Amino acid sequence: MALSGAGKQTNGRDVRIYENSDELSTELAEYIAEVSETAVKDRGIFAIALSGGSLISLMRKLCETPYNKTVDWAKWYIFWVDERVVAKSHQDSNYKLAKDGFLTKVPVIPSHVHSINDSVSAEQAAEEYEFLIRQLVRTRVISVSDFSDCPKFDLILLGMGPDGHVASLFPDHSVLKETEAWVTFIIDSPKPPPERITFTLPVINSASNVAVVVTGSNKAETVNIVTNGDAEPDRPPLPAKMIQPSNGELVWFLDKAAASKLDGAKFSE
Ligand SMILES: O=C1O[C@H](COP(=O)(O)O)[C@@H](O)[C@H](O)[C@H]1O
Repeated sequence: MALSGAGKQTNGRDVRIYENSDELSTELAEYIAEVSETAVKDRGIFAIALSGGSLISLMRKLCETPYNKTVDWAKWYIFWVDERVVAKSHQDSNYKLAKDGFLTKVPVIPSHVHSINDSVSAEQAAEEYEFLIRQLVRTRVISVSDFSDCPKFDLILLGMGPDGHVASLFPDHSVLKETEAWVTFIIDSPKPPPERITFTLPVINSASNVAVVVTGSNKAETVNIVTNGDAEPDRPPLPAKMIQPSNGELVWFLDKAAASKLDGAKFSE
């Protein structure tokens, strides 16, 4: 059953609330298909960056009818918003998660799948990935921002941890202040594994579309904090609150549990 909160604007944010993860997954698939169609119509290509975590299973309906047939998969170019520094066959790998749960179920072109090198150091992998993205911006596989030299992905899909982290951007971490690099690395992630590669905030906030997909009651408190317009006076903003595309669209996809502490959220019976 749809909730009355679905599609409502909360403090200028498009926050869509669904009864359960199945309904959310259905609407997320429709949203991704629409954004993909628009990008392919506008520029012949769809450049999408994926996160890991719960997002991938929430993309499951995109692998089913009608999307497995109607989406123009050959035009998709796939990237990762963040990656853990582990082998691609390791259970912690965001690439492996997407490969097993999504990429092997849809007809994407293997050479369009741009994963992060798992056989070098975190620092080198971040440098290489930024280099690759710079090349693909030059050839316009990825668009460029109208306001900076940043890449403009057609769609960036994020999850959010209970602590308010997005990608591998954790609360109070110095990489939140990074303004030059497009891709960077950390070696002290509070959530294992410690070494990670991540897009920086300027890249995420330059995207044409950003969706933050969150389920579960353990994230409800944080969802309220980060979707609420008010700044918390005594602490720096959580990473998820810093997701504010400068010239793009931001949509929050929540299930009822994740939305349960939202101020003013009303659910229909
Ligand atoms: O460590 C990570 O966590 C976030 C959130 O994951 P979730 O399972 O709580 O949704 C994820 O978006 C990120 O890609 C991943 O590396």
